[in-house]
Amino acid sequence: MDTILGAISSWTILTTVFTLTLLYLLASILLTKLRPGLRSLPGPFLASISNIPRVYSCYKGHQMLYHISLHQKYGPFVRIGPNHVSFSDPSLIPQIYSISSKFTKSAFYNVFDIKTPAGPMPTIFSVRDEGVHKTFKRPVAGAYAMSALRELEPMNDECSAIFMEKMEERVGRDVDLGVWVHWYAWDTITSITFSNRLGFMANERDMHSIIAAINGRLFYNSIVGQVPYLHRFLFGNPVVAYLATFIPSLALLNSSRYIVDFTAQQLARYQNPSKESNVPDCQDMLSRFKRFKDGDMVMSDSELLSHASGNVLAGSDTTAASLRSIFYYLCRTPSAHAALLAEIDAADARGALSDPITFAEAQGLPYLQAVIKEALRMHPAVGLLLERVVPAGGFTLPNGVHLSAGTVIGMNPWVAARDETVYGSDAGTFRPERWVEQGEEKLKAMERNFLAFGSGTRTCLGKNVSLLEMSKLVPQVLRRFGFELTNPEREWVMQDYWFVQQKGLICKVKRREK
Ligand code: HEM
Repeated sequence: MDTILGAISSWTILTTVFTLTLLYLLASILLTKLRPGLRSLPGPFLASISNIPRVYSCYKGHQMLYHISLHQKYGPFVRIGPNHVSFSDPSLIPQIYSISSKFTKSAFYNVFDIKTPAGPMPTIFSVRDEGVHKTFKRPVAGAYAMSALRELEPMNDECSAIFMEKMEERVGRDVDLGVWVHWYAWDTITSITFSNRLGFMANERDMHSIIAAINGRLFYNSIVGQVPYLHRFLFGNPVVAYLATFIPSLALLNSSRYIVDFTAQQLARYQNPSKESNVPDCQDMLSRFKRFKDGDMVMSDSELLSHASGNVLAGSDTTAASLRSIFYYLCRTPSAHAALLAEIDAADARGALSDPITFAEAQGLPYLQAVIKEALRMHPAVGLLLERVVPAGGFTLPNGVHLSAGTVIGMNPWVAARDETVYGSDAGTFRPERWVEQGEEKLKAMERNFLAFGSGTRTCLGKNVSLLEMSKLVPQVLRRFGFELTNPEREWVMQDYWFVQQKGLICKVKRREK
């Protein structure tokens, strides 16, 4: 009898616990679903109660396409997560991203903090506090200014010359142009930052496996960044991070420390040049970062490391993805290719282009600039939401829905780029002419929607550096070489892990006969 009673009471306890847990789960799902403001926004049901769709679309590497499809289905404001809103309405861009806006970066960016010997530290890109961001930016902003770029040109020219030599060796053969421009971008960013070209192109390989390390980390960052509170239980936890070093596949995802160590080695070499090393007396970016002002230190060693790591992380994959896009769309659009060649040849014929082409000369080629802009519009290098947090007091959307403070809202540069109300019904087509034929008003609207470099207060700091790299390389290469897709029937493969990288840009190299 006692045993039966015991069994019953255990059973009762079990079912009670189960029922209460179920009720708790149902209640929290309901509360999440019915969050004030957010409950009025359309979107997939699962997204309104869980982060699963955000994590899954990110894991699959196609979140930019997912966001485009959501806006096509649900309109300008979509609830994409329990606390997340994606918008496509252009009128919100200045309100959310402008310098005067009170919206700050979301916790997504925390996963991009770097690990320095002094502990985790934000970079100028990941820092969320706008006050701290200002102090970070002050001593380095000058190094990224247009006026500072002239002195970076010789370093860039050396890299272009190697790229040209390598293409010359491959005339008549197939090359993976996507890989070559990646190596070019790496050699250039390490040259102009540390005066140390690492030799990706010369050695024809991923030096120090740094590209693989960054790919691994971006895979982790973009997925865990969808649920950033998990970071502290994963690689944000020192014990887990340490244990992961023993498992090669995990170590690759946890490569933040490796990337920082790599940068630290470059800095050490730079600061203590050996007799053999050739750190020249030139105006690279590090030499322009202001470490002291009026005798006072304005930038610590850790901050210097953070800025240098930021350049390496932000300035290579982005430029590579953009260069791929330029060459890919030129290969796919013979009319644009011909128009660009005509512009370059005409400028050449009237002696307006040096060898190598200077940045100033390249800026005087309007069709080239339109091609670059259009390629970046068709394929923005960043393909996740540029997330911002709604400030105290909340924010009312144009449709009257009030979002409370703490809601995360943002726009995906891919969504902005495909907006037919801004770019016209051919928004999905590569047509550089759109940037030269529009009136002032229309152009202004197109510029506002152009989020390839971000927008407002946190716009890309290296924009001019990358424009220099692309503006000089593309006409220099096209003067001498033609590229033809080896398998035009085959599409390239895109993978969106924060940066949207492309694979499969295989081209036959031809020497141009003039
Ligand atoms: C075509 C090439 C590039 C593209 C498309 C690009 C894109 C972007 C975007 C979209 C952002 C803003 C992200 C956000 O709001 O969350 C950004 C920020 C940033 N980029 Fe770039 N980038 C490029 C090249 C570079 C280069 C070459 C450098 C360094 C030399 C660089 C350094 C930075 C930095 C430091 C930030 C953070 C700025 C801040 O928060 O104040 N980028 N970039």
